[in-house]
Amino acid sequence: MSKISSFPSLDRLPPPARAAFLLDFDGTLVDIAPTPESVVVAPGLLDTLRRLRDKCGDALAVISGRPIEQIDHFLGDVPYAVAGEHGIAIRHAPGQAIERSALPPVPAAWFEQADRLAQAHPGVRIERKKAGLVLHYRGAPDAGPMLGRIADEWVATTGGVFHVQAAKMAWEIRPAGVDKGHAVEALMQAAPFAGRAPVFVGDDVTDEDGIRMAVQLGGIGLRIPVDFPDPATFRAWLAHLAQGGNDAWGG
Ligand SMILES: O=P(O)(O)OC[C@H]1O[C@H](O[C@H]2O[C@H](CO)[C@@H](O)[C@H](O)[C@H]2O)[C@H](O)[C@@H](O)[C@@H]1O
Repeated sequence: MSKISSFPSLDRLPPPARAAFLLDFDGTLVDIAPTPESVVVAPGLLDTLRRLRDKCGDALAVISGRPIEQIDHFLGDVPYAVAGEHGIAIRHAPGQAIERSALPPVPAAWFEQADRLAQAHPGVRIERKKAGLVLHYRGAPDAGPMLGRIADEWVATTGGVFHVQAAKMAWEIRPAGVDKGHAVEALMQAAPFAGRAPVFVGDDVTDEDGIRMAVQLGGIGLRIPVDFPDPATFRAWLAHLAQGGNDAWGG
């Protein structure tokens, strides 16, 4: 199988024996959907990821803003490692316990107020995480600016303990101090990732921390829509890598 010449990023890709794949989930492996639960794992994706993991000596991880349990729900045991909640939770290997950074809990009053906001504004959805809270407005775009102002007011009372992250049609309230870059750094310290060049692929602002760390550790960062126009094209690229011989890779 020959190299896909329409993907210039392939030329910067380390060979399979040296690569570690660190992949974002929403907007990267799967298309953005109307709600967090309604994302669809495309036919063939799990098989592609399994083959790629095999090719890279197991060095394949998913690094998501979602809780690890949700990634398990969609991808099962296919990734070797999973980092969730933007790096706050990490499972380094299949079957291992999830390690969590010690961070302050979200004030209960925010959850209560957020639930009231969702009731008052049809289409607004609240996503609760162990160490965070997402105000989704994809179903009520007009409510976006109002929700952003409220989220800013809440975090302003915490003296920097929490911050508001602009996400895709959502405001995510997260504890400061841990990001996807920390997850990349932690995973790259141990087998099967250690000694390889990280290849981080993402689509969102929070992925920039992961990309920065991947580059700092001697790897590369690829971004949708800069390097691939959309998740479907990225999946096709992954499938090409997974199915092809070493000549499918650049470099
Ligand atoms: O780091 P990621 O894996 O990219 O996760 C980021 C957030 O993704 C989810 O929300 C986004 O995707 C939803 C499904 O496509 C979409 O409905 C929503 O509008 C997006 O904001 C997820 O719900 C969050 O928990 C993740 O942090």
